[in-house]
Amino acid sequence: MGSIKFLVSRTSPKNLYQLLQNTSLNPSYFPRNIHSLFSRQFHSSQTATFSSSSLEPQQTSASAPGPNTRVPATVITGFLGSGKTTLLNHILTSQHGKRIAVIENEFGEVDIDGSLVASHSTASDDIIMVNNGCLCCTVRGDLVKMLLELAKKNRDKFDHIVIETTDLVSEEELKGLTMRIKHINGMAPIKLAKYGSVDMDFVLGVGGYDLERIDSEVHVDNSCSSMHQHGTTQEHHQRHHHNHVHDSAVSSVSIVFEGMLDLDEVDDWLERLIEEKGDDLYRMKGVLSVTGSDQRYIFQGVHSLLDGCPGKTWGPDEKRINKLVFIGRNLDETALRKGFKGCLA
Ligand SMILES: Nc1nc2c(ncn2[C@@H]2O[C@H](COP(=O)(O)OP(=O)(O)OP(=O)(O)O)[C@@H](O)[C@H]2O)c(=O)[nH]1
Repeated sequence: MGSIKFLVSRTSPKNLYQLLQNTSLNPSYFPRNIHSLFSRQFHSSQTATFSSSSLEPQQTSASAPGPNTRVPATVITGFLGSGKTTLLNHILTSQHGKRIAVIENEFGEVDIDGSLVASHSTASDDIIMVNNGCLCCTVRGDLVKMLLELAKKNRDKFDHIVIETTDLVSEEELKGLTMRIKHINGMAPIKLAKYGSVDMDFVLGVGGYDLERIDSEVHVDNSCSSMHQHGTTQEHHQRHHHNHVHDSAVSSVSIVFEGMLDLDEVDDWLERLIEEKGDDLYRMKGVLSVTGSDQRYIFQGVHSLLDGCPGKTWGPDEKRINKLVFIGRNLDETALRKGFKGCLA
């Protein structure tokens, strides 16, 4: 389980819109928290991967589109809290001269990552919020299906793996982990990183799924037997096949509440929570409005690790709305809401 970020570079809002339309990604199927960021520069890259006029690989070479209509895409995936947003922010703030649109899927009803990414991007970026849900279960478009299928079927050939948070483990552990990954996927280049600091060349424009280059190697199975089959809602439930398991005890609780919080109370509450429920709490994150500060307070929790820092300043007329998301097993929503309210100043 984990959230996924799709980076679609070298596109314009218009191109992306056309791309999504062409791939039958009807906006009504969009996950609620998907957002797209468009930065200003337009970069001509050689790592064209998908044609905006057709995402079927067998048609791509036949209807060879002009270079300007081709859109390279990068999928960032990893376990909850593994550092995807941190890497994404590193990409968005690096001087690579590319235009990047971000499609983001979040597990949880409230968009926290959107706020975190937005707070790092420039004021001129356009942020488009659309619907939410588990991306793989709610989006019926070929784009996402295609990206996931390619990522799944060819991961041994084309992945680039970033091992994040390397500062929190010993050299021995790191060596052991690298060996294990190499055992699973001996061909994927691996980079070690702290706070997403990897070379842009390693994550962008690598041409890993360049369909022209790998045409002979890639076979996309259109039967979707291992992926999802979608039809009517009823059919959807009857025929739904997963390539992953949804643990029904795992859920998310989202709290959205206007008001000011006492930061000391929040600290105590979260620490208590970790002490009592640490094993079941996979991920916590939030954007908080705290007394005595005109800045947002960003908190992040991954299992028993808790971190917090001041973020973007609240606007003069902005409603100071707290947003928190908890993801874990057997979450007690009533208790979480009560705990939160106990921190209100
Ligand atoms: N110590 C340390 N912390 C890191 C590093 N990279 C990211 N973090 C922290 O780990 C926490 C989670 O990072 P995110 O980038 O939000 O993780 P994510 O994979 O996007 O999380 P989800 O989308 O919720 O699955 C944040 O508090 C980050 O600041 C790192 O290299 N070292």
